[in-house]
Amino acid sequence: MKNNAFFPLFVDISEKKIVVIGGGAIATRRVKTLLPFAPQIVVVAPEVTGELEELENEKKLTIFHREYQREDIYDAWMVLVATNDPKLNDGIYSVAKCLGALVNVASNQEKCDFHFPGVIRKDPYVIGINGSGKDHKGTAELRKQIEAVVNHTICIGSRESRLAVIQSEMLMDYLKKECPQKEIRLLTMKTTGDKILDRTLDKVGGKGLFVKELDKALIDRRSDLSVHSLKDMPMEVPEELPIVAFSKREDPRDVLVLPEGADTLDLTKPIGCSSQRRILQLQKMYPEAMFQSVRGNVLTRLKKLDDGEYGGLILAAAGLKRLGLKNRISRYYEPDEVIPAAGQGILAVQGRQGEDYSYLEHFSDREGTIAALCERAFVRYLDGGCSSPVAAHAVIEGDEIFLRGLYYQESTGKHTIGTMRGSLEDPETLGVALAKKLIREAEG
Ligand SMILES: NCc1[nH]cc(CCC(=O)O)c1CC(=O)O
Repeated sequence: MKNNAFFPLFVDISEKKIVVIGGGAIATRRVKTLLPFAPQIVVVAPEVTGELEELENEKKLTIFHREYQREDIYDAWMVLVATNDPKLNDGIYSVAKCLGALVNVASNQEKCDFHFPGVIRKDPYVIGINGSGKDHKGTAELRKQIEAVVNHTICIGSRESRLAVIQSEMLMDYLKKECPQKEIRLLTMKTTGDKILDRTLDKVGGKGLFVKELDKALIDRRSDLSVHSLKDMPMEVPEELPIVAFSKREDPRDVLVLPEGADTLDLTKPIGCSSQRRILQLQKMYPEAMFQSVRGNVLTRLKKLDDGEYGGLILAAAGLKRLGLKNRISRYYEPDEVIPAAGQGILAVQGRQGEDYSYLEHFSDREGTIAALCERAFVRYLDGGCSSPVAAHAVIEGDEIFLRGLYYQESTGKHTIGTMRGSLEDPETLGVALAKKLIREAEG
């Protein structure tokens, strides 16, 4: 008497020989379930389905297009019997038992060493489901329910700061509308860049510090997408974690914020600003000013400002607007006064290579994408991804891109600024062309 429930076992079948007798619908389904686990499959059947033939053409399995012979299973580790001849099935079962192979006869639950499970995969998880040979309808229903749970959520990884969360919520709001059948979740985490607050970023390793932990969550499949301020992203992103969408751009300008209640910039106190890019450009505007580094997230910096440590603070308009703090802005610096950081105001959505992110199609913004590619190509060419004070700002004007860039030459401490126009079709070529031109000018 057989036990009424079978034990689930997760077995490495990658080098095992599995012989399938029969080439119909059941055989096909089982072969397709097994193939992703990379066994050696041999199908024996005078006639097989088109799908099996296709798999044979792709060299994913071997087919013997003929009747079964007992030699076929002599070196089989597992035998799956699925012909529509019950007597033949029973005969194959007896031989397989004698040979000591694992055997399953699809049409006869009594003649099975194991049940063939329904398989649900969500890497790295493998879920096998089995109705103990009884309730097929119930098993199919349960399988659907499990699949819905497994594929039900889209999880967004984000830094913990208020601004990062607001930015992630912008994507979540979109996803809730675009994919109403899915549950949209947020996974927040502290990054190394958030933990180290006593040194300027340039000294502790630059932009990568804000993305490492988020990358790890994506790789480990604890999240499905990461939302970043594009300007905080390194120029080279790992191949397995590509940027899958650029958002519509928020105001790209840098701005001045004064302490609560003040209406002029008090230059007897330092201007709070950690970015070499901003300092380099603002020195021209405020030759008598002192600049002092200020770290921490936007709200922390504003607190320091209001506590009287600084005469003013330079921040990105985009962050303040998203935080609902537009009213704190005292002055906007136009891009021809202070060239913004590459990507400033644009959100980058990062995903895992090989996954289907077609649901981001309407989040992705054409102008944002063109500007992002152009500005980042400029900075990448100048190798200024980490800490050197490069700046780039691209806008679409008619059927052209207008790019403004700043190149800083480490060796001489000199910088050059220039502009160039290029085709909408090829934003990266324009970025590289302006970078080359500015290098030539710096050298000539
Ligand atoms: N380095 C921090 C950071 N990263 C992105 C933004 C603002 C939002 C954006 O540029 O998209 C800010 C704050 C700031 O520079 O004031």
